[in-house]
Amino acid sequence: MEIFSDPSTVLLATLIALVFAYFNYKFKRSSPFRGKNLPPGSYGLPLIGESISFVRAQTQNKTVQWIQDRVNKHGPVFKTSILGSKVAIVTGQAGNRFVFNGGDGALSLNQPKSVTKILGKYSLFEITGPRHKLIRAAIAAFVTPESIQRYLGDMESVIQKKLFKELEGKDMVYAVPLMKTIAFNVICTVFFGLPDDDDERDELLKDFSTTVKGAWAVPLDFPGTVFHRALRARKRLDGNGEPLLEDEILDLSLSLIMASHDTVTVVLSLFIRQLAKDPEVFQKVLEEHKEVEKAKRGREGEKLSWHEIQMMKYTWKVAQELMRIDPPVFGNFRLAERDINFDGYDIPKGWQVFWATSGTHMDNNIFEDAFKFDPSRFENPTRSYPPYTYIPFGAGPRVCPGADFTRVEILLVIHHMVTEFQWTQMVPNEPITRQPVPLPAKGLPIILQPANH
Ligand code: HEM
Repeated sequence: MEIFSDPSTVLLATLIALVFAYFNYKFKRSSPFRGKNLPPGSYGLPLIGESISFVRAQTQNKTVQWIQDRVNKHGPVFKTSILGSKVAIVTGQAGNRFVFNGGDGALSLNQPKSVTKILGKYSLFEITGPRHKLIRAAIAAFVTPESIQRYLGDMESVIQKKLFKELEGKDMVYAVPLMKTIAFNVICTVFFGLPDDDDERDELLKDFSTTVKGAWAVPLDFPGTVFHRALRARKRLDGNGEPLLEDEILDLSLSLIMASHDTVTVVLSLFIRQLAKDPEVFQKVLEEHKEVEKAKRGREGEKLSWHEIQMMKYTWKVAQELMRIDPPVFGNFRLAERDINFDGYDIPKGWQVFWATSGTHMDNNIFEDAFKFDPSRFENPTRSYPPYTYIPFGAGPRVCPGADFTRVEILLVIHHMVTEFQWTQMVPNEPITRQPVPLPAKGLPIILQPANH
């Protein structure tokens, strides 16, 4: 190399190396983590850490790759710094088991500062101990199969009404906002009993959507950033400084809406997309729903029964497979309340710990040919997957209580879509983007016709 033959360049390079070595030594000596066996990995840039590359990977739906690159380099446990916090990312079945069970009592669900700022300190994802138990039990009781049967008819009515209103006379529609509106209205009616005022609900939905987008954005608060817009939208939901709602109720409602409607929107949108591009799956789903219609003969115009919902088994397997490959919740944070050790690595008090679906969902040793879309992998009742490997709803004491609710809502919407309409995608190969949930980047425009099957 030519440049190293110049003595002044060699001197300069040596000086720079010495200065770096000195600061590195000083930093290590004064580091609060001195003597600890921290997980391998890099914190990235000062202040923002690896937030930009993490958020960019999410936007391009490459978070699986982002994690896998680091797993390949450092192993299943590695450190980084994202969204304003130092984070240990823990992947794989053993890691999932450790995190979901609270890391020997040391992990709480507290979120990084940016998420807490948006969702509030009383959000479902912050509260712990007896308060969490109480509120979790109240929500869970409302979404058991027995409870769902009581409002099944109301759920179907909202879905039918919204589908009819949004699709009547249209030959083209954006499926993502349509599914969002449906999921949001189901929640407004069933959970909150809000008056059936379309304009007011539309305004609310706009502010909720902006707020939720900010929760996992780079936490830079100045005009123009997603985070800034989210804080303003949250303020509007709070009534511009004159609280319409007590802080605790607002935080809880916001986090419940976030937990329940964005996630369902994802599965519904990806389902509509899958049916548009996969005739084989479409045919199998359609046949199942024709059987349901046959069972309903003589009761046309009435609501679907609980028994008829249970007939939609293949449809649910398609949803399960969609959630394996593109899980609405890619992973989530915990907070180390004290120093802990996992797999030989020290995770210091105050660090976030992040679990990630992709560590097991996309592992060929667990899910054969993991990148292939194949709902039949869930069909074989003798081949169940090991615990803590299929985790779209999480696991352990904080597992999602909304899985049955989700299943019923998805089955109802897909039933009405496939029996009443047929559609084609306007943007073939439309990419998926995560903000923070995975959705078709252009809103999934579809050309729609009444069903002729
Ligand atoms: C496709 C739909 C859904 C998916 C993929 C999903 C996923 C998840 C996941 C992964 C967690 C656990 C987070 C963690 O442990 O870090 C969770 C928690 C939660 N989910 Fe869901 N969810 C869905 C729908 C719903 C619905 C419809 C409800 C409404 C009842 C709901 C309510 C909740 C609540 C209240 C929690 C917090 C539980 C706790 O901390 O004790 N979710 N969800």
